[in-house]
Amino acid sequence: MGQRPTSHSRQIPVVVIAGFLGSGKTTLLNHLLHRSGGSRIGAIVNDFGAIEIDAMAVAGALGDSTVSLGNGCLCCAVDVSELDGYLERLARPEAGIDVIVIEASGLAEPQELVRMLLASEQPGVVYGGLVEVVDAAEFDDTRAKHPEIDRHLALADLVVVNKTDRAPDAERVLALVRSLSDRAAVVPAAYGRIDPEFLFDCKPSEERIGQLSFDDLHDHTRDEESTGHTGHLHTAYDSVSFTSGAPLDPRRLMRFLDSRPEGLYRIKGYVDFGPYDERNRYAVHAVGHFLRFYPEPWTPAEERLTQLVLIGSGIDAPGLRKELDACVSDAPHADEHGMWGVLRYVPDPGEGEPGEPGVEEPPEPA
Ligand SMILES: Nc1nc2c(ncn2[C@@H]2O[C@H](COP(=O)(O)OP(=O)(O)OP(=O)(O)O)[C@@H](O)[C@H]2O)c(=O)[nH]1
Repeated sequence: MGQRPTSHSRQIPVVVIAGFLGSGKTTLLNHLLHRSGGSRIGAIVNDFGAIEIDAMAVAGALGDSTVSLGNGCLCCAVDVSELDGYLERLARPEAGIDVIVIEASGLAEPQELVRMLLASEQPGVVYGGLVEVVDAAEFDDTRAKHPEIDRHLALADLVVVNKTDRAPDAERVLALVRSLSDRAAVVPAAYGRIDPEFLFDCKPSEERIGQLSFDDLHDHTRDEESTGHTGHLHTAYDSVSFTSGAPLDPRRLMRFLDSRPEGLYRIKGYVDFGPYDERNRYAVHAVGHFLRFYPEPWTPAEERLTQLVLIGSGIDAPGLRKELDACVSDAPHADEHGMWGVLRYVPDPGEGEPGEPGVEEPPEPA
Protein backbone atom coordinates (compact mmCIF):
# COMPACT_ATOMS: atom_id res chain seq x y z
CA MET A 1 0.00 0.00 0.00
CA GLY A 2 1.03 3.62 -0.36
CA GLN A 3 2.97 3.19 -3.60
CA ARG A 4 2.85 6.23 -5.82
CA PRO A 5 3.18 5.72 -9.52
CA THR A 6 6.83 5.94 -10.45
CA SER A 7 6.22 6.02 -14.18
CA HIS A 8 3.26 6.60 -16.44
CA SER A 9 3.37 3.01 -17.64
CA ARG A 10 2.27 1.65 -14.25
CA GLN A 11 -1.24 0.22 -14.38
CA ILE A 12 -3.75 1.19 -11.71
CA PRO A 13 -5.65 -1.74 -10.19
CA VAL A 14 -9.44 -1.60 -10.37
CA VAL A 15 -11.20 -3.33 -7.52
CA VAL A 16 -14.92 -4.11 -7.66
CA ILE A 17 -16.99 -4.09 -4.47
CA ALA A 18 -20.19 -6.06 -4.92
CA GLY A 19 -22.74 -7.42 -2.50
CA PHE A 20 -26.40 -7.69 -1.86
CA LEU A 21 -28.54 -4.66 -1.03
CA GLY A 22 -27.59 -3.09 2.26
CA SER A 23 -24.75 -5.49 2.98
CA GLY A 24 -22.37 -2.60 3.69
CA LYS A 25 -20.63 -1.71 0.42
CA THR A 26 -20.79 2.06 0.91
CA THR A 27 -19.68 1.64 4.51
CA LEU A 28 -16.69 -0.40 3.35
CA LEU A 29 -15.83 2.16 0.68
CA ASN A 30 -15.98 4.95 3.24
CA HIS A 31 -13.73 2.99 5.57
CA LEU A 32 -11.21 2.50 2.76
CA LEU A 33 -11.31 6.19 1.92
CA HIS A 34 -10.55 7.11 5.50
CA ARG A 35 -7.91 4.45 6.04
CA SER A 36 -6.10 4.51 2.72
CA GLY A 37 -3.00 6.10 4.20
CA GLY A 38 -0.89 7.57 1.43
CA SER A 39 -2.86 5.88 -1.32
CA ARG A 40 -5.31 7.91 -3.32
CA ILE A 41 -8.51 6.13 -4.25
CA GLY A 42 -10.59 6.94 -7.30
CA ALA A 43 -14.12 5.78 -6.62
CA ILE A 44 -16.86 4.99 -9.07
CA VAL A 45 -20.21 4.65 -7.39
CA ASN A 46 -23.00 2.99 -9.26
CA ASP A 47 -26.32 3.56 -7.57
CA PHE A 48 -29.73 2.11 -8.20
CA GLY A 49 -32.36 4.78 -8.20
CA ALA A 50 -32.65 8.19 -9.78
CA ILE A 51 -31.17 9.97 -6.77
CA GLU A 52 -27.57 9.14 -6.26
CA ILE A 53 -27.74 8.49 -2.55
CA ASP A 54 -24.57 6.44 -2.34
CA ALA A 55 -22.70 9.03 -4.35
CA MET A 56 -23.88 11.66 -1.89
CA ALA A 57 -22.85 9.49 1.05
CA VAL A 58 -19.24 9.25 -0.14
CA ALA A 59 -18.95 12.61 -1.90
CA GLY A 60 -17.62 14.45 1.13
CA ALA A 61 -14.73 12.10 1.48
CA LEU A 62 -13.91 12.03 -2.20
CA GLY A 63 -13.99 15.62 -3.33
CA ASP A 64 -13.54 15.96 -7.05
CA SER A 65 -12.59 12.31 -7.58
CA THR A 66 -16.21 11.22 -7.38
CA VAL A 67 -17.53 9.87 -10.62
CA SER A 68 -21.00 8.50 -10.44
CA LEU A 69 -22.30 6.32 -13.18
CA GLY A 70 -25.80 7.62 -12.65
CA ASN A 71 -29.08 5.82 -12.70
CA GLY A 72 -29.46 2.12 -13.12
CA CYS A 73 -27.46 -1.01 -12.87
CA LEU A 74 -23.93 -0.70 -14.14
CA CYS A 75 -23.96 -3.93 -16.08
CA CYS A 76 -26.94 -2.69 -18.05
CA ALA A 77 -26.50 1.07 -18.11
CA VAL A 78 -22.87 1.33 -19.06
CA ASP A 79 -21.23 -0.33 -21.99
CA VAL A 80 -17.52 -0.97 -22.13
CA SER A 81 -16.73 2.22 -24.02
CA GLU A 82 -18.51 4.35 -21.39
CA LEU A 83 -16.81 2.63 -18.50
CA ASP A 84 -13.50 3.13 -20.27
CA GLY A 85 -14.16 6.86 -20.36
CA TYR A 86 -14.52 6.97 -16.57
CA LEU A 87 -11.49 4.77 -16.05
CA GLU A 88 -9.46 6.89 -18.43
CA ARG A 89 -10.26 10.04 -16.45
CA LEU A 90 -9.28 8.48 -13.15
CA ALA A 91 -6.16 6.85 -14.60
CA ARG A 92 -4.69 10.11 -15.91
CA PRO A 93 -1.34 10.66 -14.21
CA GLU A 94 -2.38 14.15 -13.05
CA ALA A 95 -5.20 12.57 -11.02
CA GLY A 96 -2.51 10.84 -8.94
CA ILE A 97 -4.76 7.84 -8.29
CA ASP A 98 -3.24 4.64 -6.88
CA VAL A 99 -6.27 2.39 -6.94
CA ILE A 100 -9.75 2.61 -8.44
CA VAL A 101 -12.66 1.13 -6.51
CA ILE A 102 -16.01 0.54 -8.19
CA GLU A 103 -18.93 0.13 -5.84
CA ALA A 104 -21.44 -1.88 -7.82
CA SER A 105 -25.12 -1.37 -7.28
CA GLY A 106 -26.51 -3.91 -4.81
CA LEU A 107 -28.44 -5.26 -7.76
CA ALA A 108 -25.63 -5.61 -10.29
CA GLU A 109 -24.33 -8.99 -11.34
CA PRO A 110 -20.66 -8.85 -10.38
CA GLN A 111 -19.40 -11.08 -13.15
CA GLU A 112 -20.80 -8.71 -15.80
CA LEU A 113 -18.82 -5.87 -14.32
CA VAL A 114 -15.65 -7.88 -14.00
CA ARG A 115 -16.03 -9.05 -17.56
CA MET A 116 -16.32 -5.45 -18.70
CA LEU A 117 -13.14 -4.60 -16.86
CA LEU A 118 -11.28 -7.52 -18.34
CA ALA A 119 -12.50 -6.48 -21.78
CA SER A 120 -11.52 -2.84 -21.18
CA GLU A 121 -9.08 -1.42 -23.68
CA GLN A 122 -7.90 1.21 -21.25
CA PRO A 123 -4.14 0.67 -20.96
CA GLY A 124 -3.77 2.62 -17.70
CA VAL A 125 -5.76 0.16 -15.60
CA VAL A 126 -5.73 -3.50 -14.70
CA TYR A 127 -8.47 -5.53 -13.05
CA GLY A 128 -7.61 -5.84 -9.37
CA GLY A 129 -10.12 -8.32 -7.99
CA LEU A 130 -13.68 -8.76 -6.80
CA VAL A 131 -14.74 -8.10 -3.22
CA GLU A 132 -18.09 -9.52 -2.19
CA VAL A 133 -19.65 -8.02 0.93
CA VAL A 134 -22.18 -10.16 2.78
CA ASP A 135 -24.42 -9.26 5.69
CA ALA A 136 -23.70 -11.89 8.35
CA ALA A 137 -26.93 -11.18 10.19
CA GLU A 138 -29.10 -11.65 7.08
CA PHE A 139 -27.02 -14.29 5.33
CA ASP A 140 -29.37 -17.25 5.68
CA ASP A 141 -32.41 -15.24 4.59
CA THR A 142 -30.60 -13.66 1.66
CA ARG A 143 -29.35 -17.05 0.51
CA ALA A 144 -32.79 -18.60 0.77
CA LYS A 145 -34.27 -15.83 -1.39
CA HIS A 146 -31.31 -15.48 -3.76
CA PRO A 147 -29.42 -18.73 -4.22
CA GLU A 148 -27.29 -16.96 -6.88
CA ILE A 149 -25.35 -15.50 -3.95
CA ASP A 150 -23.45 -18.82 -3.87
CA ARG A 151 -22.26 -18.18 -7.41
CA HIS A 152 -21.14 -14.66 -6.52
CA LEU A 153 -19.17 -15.99 -3.57
CA ALA A 154 -17.48 -18.56 -5.77
CA LEU A 155 -16.30 -15.75 -8.07
CA ALA A 156 -14.96 -13.46 -5.36
CA ASP A 157 -11.30 -12.86 -4.54
CA LEU A 158 -12.11 -11.48 -1.11
CA VAL A 159 -15.31 -11.96 0.87
CA VAL A 160 -16.03 -9.49 3.66
CA VAL A 161 -18.44 -11.08 6.12
CA ASN A 162 -19.81 -7.82 7.44
CA LYS A 163 -22.11 -6.92 10.36
CA THR A 164 -20.59 -9.58 12.59
CA ASP A 165 -21.60 -7.30 15.47
CA ARG A 166 -25.25 -8.06 14.66
CA ALA A 167 -24.88 -11.79 14.02
CA PRO A 168 -25.08 -13.97 17.15
CA ASP A 169 -23.69 -16.93 15.18
CA ALA A 170 -21.01 -15.16 13.15
CA GLU A 171 -18.63 -18.15 13.42
CA ARG A 172 -21.15 -20.46 11.76
CA VAL A 173 -21.80 -17.93 8.98
CA LEU A 174 -18.06 -17.52 8.46
CA ALA A 175 -17.55 -21.27 8.15
CA LEU A 176 -20.46 -21.53 5.72
CA VAL A 177 -19.15 -18.64 3.58
CA ARG A 178 -15.69 -20.23 3.57
CA SER A 179 -17.16 -23.48 2.29
CA LEU A 180 -18.90 -21.60 -0.53
CA SER A 181 -15.97 -19.46 -1.69
CA ASP A 182 -13.29 -21.83 -2.83
CA ARG A 183 -10.46 -19.44 -3.61
CA ALA A 184 -11.36 -16.26 -1.80
CA ALA A 185 -9.92 -14.89 1.39
CA VAL A 186 -12.81 -14.61 3.84
CA VAL A 187 -12.55 -11.91 6.49
CA PRO A 188 -15.00 -10.99 9.24
CA ALA A 189 -15.77 -7.31 9.75
CA ALA A 190 -17.96 -4.84 11.53
CA TYR A 191 -18.72 -1.63 9.65
CA GLY A 192 -16.51 -2.76 6.78
CA ARG A 193 -13.40 -2.30 8.88
CA ILE A 194 -10.94 -4.45 7.04
CA ASP A 195 -7.28 -3.84 6.55
CA PRO A 196 -7.03 -1.84 3.27
CA GLU A 197 -3.93 -3.88 2.44
CA PHE A 198 -6.30 -6.66 1.45
CA LEU A 199 -7.32 -4.52 -1.52
CA PHE A 200 -4.50 -2.21 -2.37
CA ASP A 201 -2.12 -4.84 -3.54
CA CYS A 202 -0.71 -2.92 -6.44
CA LYS A 203 1.22 -5.70 -8.09
CA PRO A 204 1.33 -5.93 -11.87
CA SER A 205 -1.42 -8.06 -13.33
CA GLU A 206 0.71 -11.11 -14.12
CA GLU A 207 1.66 -11.41 -10.47
CA ARG A 208 -1.91 -11.57 -9.29
CA ILE A 209 -3.25 -14.98 -8.47
CA GLY A 210 -6.76 -16.15 -7.81
CA GLN A 211 -8.50 -13.57 -9.91
CA LEU A 212 -10.96 -14.31 -12.62
CA SER A 213 -10.06 -15.01 -16.17
CA PHE A 214 -12.27 -13.95 -19.01
CA ASP A 215 -13.09 -17.60 -19.72
CA ASP A 216 -14.20 -18.27 -16.15
CA LEU A 217 -16.62 -15.45 -16.45
CA HIS A 218 -17.82 -16.50 -19.80
CA ASP A 219 -18.73 -19.93 -18.47
CA HIS A 220 -20.61 -18.48 -15.57
CA THR A 221 -22.65 -16.11 -17.67
CA ARG A 222 -23.38 -18.22 -20.70
CA ASP A 223 -26.89 -19.12 -19.52
CA GLU A 224 -27.74 -15.51 -18.87
CA GLU A 225 -26.43 -14.43 -22.23
CA SER A 226 -28.78 -16.78 -24.01
CA THR A 227 -31.76 -15.38 -22.13
CA GLY A 228 -30.89 -11.71 -22.09
CA HIS A 229 -31.03 -10.23 -18.62
CA THR A 230 -33.64 -12.53 -17.15
CA GLY A 231 -31.14 -14.19 -14.84
CA HIS A 232 -30.11 -10.90 -13.24
CA LEU A 233 -30.88 -10.17 -9.65
CA HIS A 234 -32.28 -6.76 -10.43
CA THR A 235 -34.95 -7.86 -12.84
CA ALA A 236 -37.12 -8.86 -9.89
CA TYR A 237 -36.84 -5.47 -8.19
CA ASP A 238 -38.50 -2.11 -8.50
CA SER A 239 -37.18 1.15 -7.22
CA VAL A 240 -39.10 4.25 -6.23
CA SER A 241 -37.41 7.63 -5.95
CA PHE A 242 -39.06 10.31 -3.88
CA THR A 243 -38.01 13.95 -3.56
CA SER A 244 -39.74 16.68 -1.60
CA GLY A 245 -38.79 20.32 -1.14
CA ALA A 246 -41.30 20.60 1.71
CA PRO A 247 -40.32 18.98 5.04
CA LEU A 248 -41.81 15.67 6.16
CA ASP A 249 -43.87 15.21 9.27
CA PRO A 250 -42.00 12.82 11.58
CA ARG A 251 -45.12 11.09 12.93
CA ARG A 252 -46.52 10.48 9.49
CA LEU A 253 -43.21 9.17 8.22
CA MET A 254 -42.92 6.79 11.19
CA ARG A 255 -46.43 5.51 10.56
CA PHE A 256 -45.41 4.85 6.97
CA LEU A 257 -42.16 3.11 8.01
CA ASP A 258 -43.81 1.04 10.75
CA SER A 259 -46.29 -0.35 8.26
CA ARG A 260 -43.93 -0.79 5.33
CA PRO A 261 -44.73 -3.86 3.23
CA GLU A 262 -42.64 -7.06 3.41
CA GLY A 263 -41.37 -6.72 -0.15
CA LEU A 264 -39.92 -3.28 0.52
CA TYR A 265 -36.43 -4.49 1.25
CA ARG A 266 -34.32 -1.35 1.29
CA ILE A 267 -34.89 2.34 2.04
CA LYS A 268 -32.11 4.89 1.97
CA GLY A 269 -31.67 8.61 1.64
CA TYR A 270 -32.08 11.81 3.62
CA VAL A 271 -35.07 13.37 5.35
CA ASP A 272 -35.74 17.01 6.12
CA PHE A 273 -37.99 17.35 9.17
CA GLY A 274 -38.09 21.15 8.85
CA PRO A 275 -39.09 22.88 12.11
CA TYR A 276 -38.68 19.61 14.07
CA ASP A 277 -34.92 19.89 13.65
CA GLU A 278 -33.65 22.91 11.76
CA ARG A 279 -30.01 21.96 12.23
CA ASN A 280 -29.90 18.39 10.95
CA ARG A 281 -30.94 16.29 8.06
CA TYR A 282 -31.63 12.63 8.89
CA ALA A 283 -29.90 9.93 6.88
CA VAL A 284 -32.19 6.92 6.85
CA HIS A 285 -31.18 3.30 6.29
CA ALA A 286 -33.61 0.43 6.36
CA VAL A 287 -32.68 -3.13 5.42
CA GLY A 288 -35.48 -5.66 5.95
CA HIS A 289 -36.81 -4.96 9.43
CA PHE A 290 -33.71 -3.02 10.44
CA LEU A 291 -34.20 0.77 10.59
CA ARG A 292 -31.89 3.57 11.67
CA PHE A 293 -31.80 7.37 11.44
CA TYR A 294 -28.53 9.28 11.60
CA PRO A 295 -28.79 13.04 12.21
CA GLU A 296 -26.15 15.01 10.27
CA PRO A 297 -25.78 18.82 10.31
CA TRP A 298 -26.96 20.58 7.18
CA THR A 299 -24.22 22.47 5.42
CA PRO A 300 -25.08 26.15 4.85
CA ALA A 301 -25.12 25.95 1.04
CA GLU A 302 -27.15 22.75 0.90
CA GLU A 303 -30.64 22.76 -0.54
CA ARG A 304 -33.03 21.38 2.10
CA LEU A 305 -34.61 18.42 0.41
CA THR A 306 -35.92 15.02 1.35
CA GLN A 307 -34.54 12.43 -1.05
CA LEU A 308 -35.40 8.78 -0.66
CA VAL A 309 -34.91 5.64 -2.69
CA LEU A 310 -37.09 2.61 -1.94
CA ILE A 311 -36.18 -0.76 -3.42
CA GLY A 312 -38.28 -3.88 -3.22
CA SER A 313 -39.91 -6.70 -5.08
CA GLY A 314 -43.60 -6.81 -5.87
CA ILE A 315 -44.09 -3.33 -4.44
CA ASP A 316 -46.83 -0.95 -5.47
CA ALA A 317 -44.68 1.96 -6.64
CA PRO A 318 -47.47 4.52 -7.27
CA GLY A 319 -49.08 3.52 -3.94
CA LEU A 320 -45.81 4.04 -2.05
CA ARG A 321 -45.23 7.39 -3.71
CA LYS A 322 -48.74 8.46 -2.69
CA GLU A 323 -48.11 7.37 0.90
CA LEU A 324 -44.88 9.36 0.96
CA ASP A 325 -46.66 12.40 -0.48
CA ALA A 326 -49.04 12.13 2.44
CA CYS A 327 -46.07 12.33 4.84
CA VAL A 328 -45.32 15.91 3.76
CA SER A 329 -45.96 18.23 6.66
CA ASP A 330 -48.69 20.83 6.48
CA ALA A 331 -48.01 22.31 9.92
CA PRO A 332 -45.72 25.37 10.05
CA HIS A 333 -44.59 24.62 13.64
CA ALA A 334 -43.15 21.57 15.38
CA ASP A 335 -45.16 20.02 18.16
CA GLU A 336 -43.25 19.08 21.26
CA HIS A 337 -43.11 15.29 21.02
CA GLY A 338 -43.25 14.93 17.26
CA MET A 339 -39.71 13.53 16.92
CA TRP A 340 -39.96 10.82 19.56
CA GLY A 341 -40.79 8.09 17.09
CA VAL A 342 -37.80 8.98 14.93
CA LEU A 343 -35.38 9.35 17.84
CA ARG A 344 -36.10 5.76 18.92
CA TYR A 345 -34.20 4.74 15.80
CA VAL A 346 -31.20 7.03 16.25
CA PRO A 347 -28.37 4.78 17.48
CA ASP A 348 -27.03 5.17 20.99
CA PRO A 349 -23.38 6.16 21.30
CA GLY A 350 -21.32 3.05 20.60
CA GLU A 351 -23.90 1.57 18.26
CA GLY A 352 -23.64 4.26 15.61
CA GLU A 353 -21.57 4.37 12.49
CA PRO A 354 -17.87 4.84 12.97
CA GLY A 355 -16.63 8.36 12.49
CA GLU A 356 -19.87 10.07 13.43
CA PRO A 357 -19.43 13.13 15.62
CA GLY A 358 -19.93 12.24 19.23
CA VAL A 359 -20.07 8.52 18.54
CA GLU A 360 -17.40 6.21 19.82
CA GLU A 361 -15.72 4.20 17.09
CA PRO A 362 -15.94 0.43 17.46
CA PRO A 363 -12.53 -1.18 17.89
CA GLU A 364 -10.52 -2.27 14.84
CA PRO A 365 -10.66 -6.01 14.19
CA ALA A 366 -7.65 -7.97 15.38
N1 LIG B 1 -24.64 -3.06 12.78
C1 LIG B 1 -23.96 -2.88 11.65
N2 LIG B 1 -24.48 -2.06 10.71
C2 LIG B 1 -23.77 -1.88 9.57
C3 LIG B 1 -22.53 -2.52 9.35
N3 LIG B 1 -22.08 -2.14 8.12
C4 LIG B 1 -23.00 -1.31 7.60
N4 LIG B 1 -24.03 -1.15 8.48
C5 LIG B 1 -25.25 -0.35 8.28
O1 LIG B 1 -26.02 -1.02 7.29
C6 LIG B 1 -26.71 -0.06 6.49
C7 LIG B 1 -26.39 -0.31 5.03
O2 LIG B 1 -25.02 -0.05 4.78
P1 LIG B 1 -24.49 0.47 3.36
O3 LIG B 1 -23.02 0.60 3.46
O4 LIG B 1 -25.27 1.66 2.90
O5 LIG B 1 -24.89 -0.78 2.45
P2 LIG B 1 -24.80 -0.92 0.85
O6 LIG B 1 -24.42 -2.31 0.58
O7 LIG B 1 -23.95 0.17 0.27
O8 LIG B 1 -26.33 -0.67 0.46
P3 LIG B 1 -26.99 -0.58 -1.02
O9 LIG B 1 -26.30 0.59 -1.69
O10 LIG B 1 -28.45 -0.33 -0.77
O11 LIG B 1 -26.79 -1.88 -1.70
C8 LIG B 1 -26.28 1.30 7.01
O12 LIG B 1 -27.26 1.74 7.92
C9 LIG B 1 -24.97 1.01 7.72
O13 LIG B 1 -24.72 1.92 8.76
C10 LIG B 1 -22.02 -3.39 10.38
O14 LIG B 1 -20.98 -4.03 10.24
N5 LIG B 1 -22.79 -3.52 11.48
